[in-house]
Amino acid sequence: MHTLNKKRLITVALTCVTLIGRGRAFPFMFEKWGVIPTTGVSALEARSSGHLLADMASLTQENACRVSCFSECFHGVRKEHSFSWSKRLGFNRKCNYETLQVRATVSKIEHNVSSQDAGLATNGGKRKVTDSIKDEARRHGLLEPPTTFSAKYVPFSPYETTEEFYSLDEIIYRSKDGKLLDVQHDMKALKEYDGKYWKALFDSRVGKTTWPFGSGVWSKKEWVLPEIDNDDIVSAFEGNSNLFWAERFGKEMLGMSDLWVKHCGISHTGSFKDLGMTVLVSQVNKLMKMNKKLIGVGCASTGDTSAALSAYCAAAGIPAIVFLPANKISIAQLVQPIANGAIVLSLDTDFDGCMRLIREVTEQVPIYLANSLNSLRLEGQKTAAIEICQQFDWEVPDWVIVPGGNLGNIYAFYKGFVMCKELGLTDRTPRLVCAQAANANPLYLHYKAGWNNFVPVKASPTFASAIQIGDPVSIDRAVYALKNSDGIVEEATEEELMDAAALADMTGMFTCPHTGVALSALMKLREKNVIGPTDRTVVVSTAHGLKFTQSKIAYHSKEITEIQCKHANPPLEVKADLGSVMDALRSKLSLTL
Ligand SMILES: N[C@@H](CCOP(=O)(O)O)C(=O)O
Repeated sequence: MHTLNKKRLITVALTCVTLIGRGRAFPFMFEKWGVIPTTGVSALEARSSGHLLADMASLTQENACRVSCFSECFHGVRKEHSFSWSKRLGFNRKCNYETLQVRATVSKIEHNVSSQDAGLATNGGKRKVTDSIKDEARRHGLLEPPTTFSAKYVPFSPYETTEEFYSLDEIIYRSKDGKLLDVQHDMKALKEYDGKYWKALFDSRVGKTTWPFGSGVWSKKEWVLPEIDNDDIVSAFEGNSNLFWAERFGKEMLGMSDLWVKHCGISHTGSFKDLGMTVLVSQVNKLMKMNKKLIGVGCASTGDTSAALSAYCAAAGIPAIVFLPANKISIAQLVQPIANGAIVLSLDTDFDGCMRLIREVTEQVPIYLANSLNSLRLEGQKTAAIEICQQFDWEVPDWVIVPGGNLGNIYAFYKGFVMCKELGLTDRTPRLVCAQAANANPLYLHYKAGWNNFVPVKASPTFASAIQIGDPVSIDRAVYALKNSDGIVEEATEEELMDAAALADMTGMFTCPHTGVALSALMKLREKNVIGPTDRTVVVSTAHGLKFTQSKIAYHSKEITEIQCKHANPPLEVKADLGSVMDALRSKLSLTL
């Protein structure tokens, strides 16, 4: 027998042993779980799939194979199931059980199954012209959402219990008494599966193109928007962003060994807003298919939200309407919605003024509100926190520092970390730091006042223009997240934030000014030794630096008169002859030529 085949046989045998072993534990688990639904993916089904998925992942050489497995019900009825598994698609089988106890045993794994059998596109290994990745996933039953999970809107009132709730298919942003809403998942149903199951499932989806799980957001679909049909999802495979080990910045600037930067700006439209917008626009897509009365989606923005909204709406063919404060966002951000065909209103006011207007407009016209006042957005944004844990192999960092403006994101991170802990993927949550620009610091002032009496401020211009917000919509959510994570709020002046961004750039990054605010907060906390030298710390970089080249150019050419620009590195203007070039190099390098 070929050695490879022998190896496979051993793997199969081990898989059987594992599953039979687990089978013994099932009666206990089912007593605990109660009745299995007669249709859809049953608790056991999904659980045994999860184990299989993990075990099957070891068959790495094989492109596709067919797996037979027996399930045995409490009354001794034995059923045989056969399904295809492919390296590219994984599998998601479903069948009906009418019993309380089922034991699954893998009996056979056949190799060299043709790709057609396994549902892979043929045509010389290529997709057919008429095919789409959605069709491919559908053939495997991957498009059918599990019926066991659900979510609903509830008032954001963590300190009170309430019976009030709304379907996610309703167009609603506030509770009866005007509170923000929160998306509440059926945690009982999610808890039917242990942390090991969720980790294996999420890990199995990373790096695939399988629709929609190639997205970092939709790879956590069950925790995000479980009931949406995969066909309705509008995704650019956002998320899965780089967690960068900031080795040089950490060691040389801060004496830290375990500093990381979560580059959320390396994304479809260059900011973390894509994470929330894929969820919101997908839901709108669904609502429009349901013939809900909607003529488009609108937002107020300091540049990133409008860019994301316009791109996702354009991808789905949905009209986007964006309200922007005139002359207060970068050119790169302004051109994004223009290029994506959105209706762009440049208004002679600041962000808070735009926000007031879009709220009034959406009350009168059936335009769906896409700001993070809409709690759907946060469901996508929270996946960045889950992803951080996943990238650390499900370990939790000590600190996570998030720049804060409208303040939805700090709560989204909190929610993601709490969910990981509650569902058994991690054992604790990190301490959160919210970093604000001193020119737009209402949360910082509120924190310093002992969380007493929140007072909005008039935000002054800041290079961190995306967080130039004086009256943040998510203030209550942010305060809750910070109080419950032993959190801290820090601020950074214009000079501090621009210097911090420049310093980070000198170590190989290309940071936006908001990341500069977060890095400056880190430097202050490190100086005070609040954050220790070996504390594992993640700085959340919210947008791509290339959106903010104007301020970087101004800094490096020392055009900003109010600050020293002490790390400026202006280009040398040199005559194009060898002598001048050598002189220039001598002045910069220690050349003795
Ligand atoms: N920084 C935001 C401001 C709007 O915040 P949101 O959380 O309501 O989207 C932007 O990029 O527009």
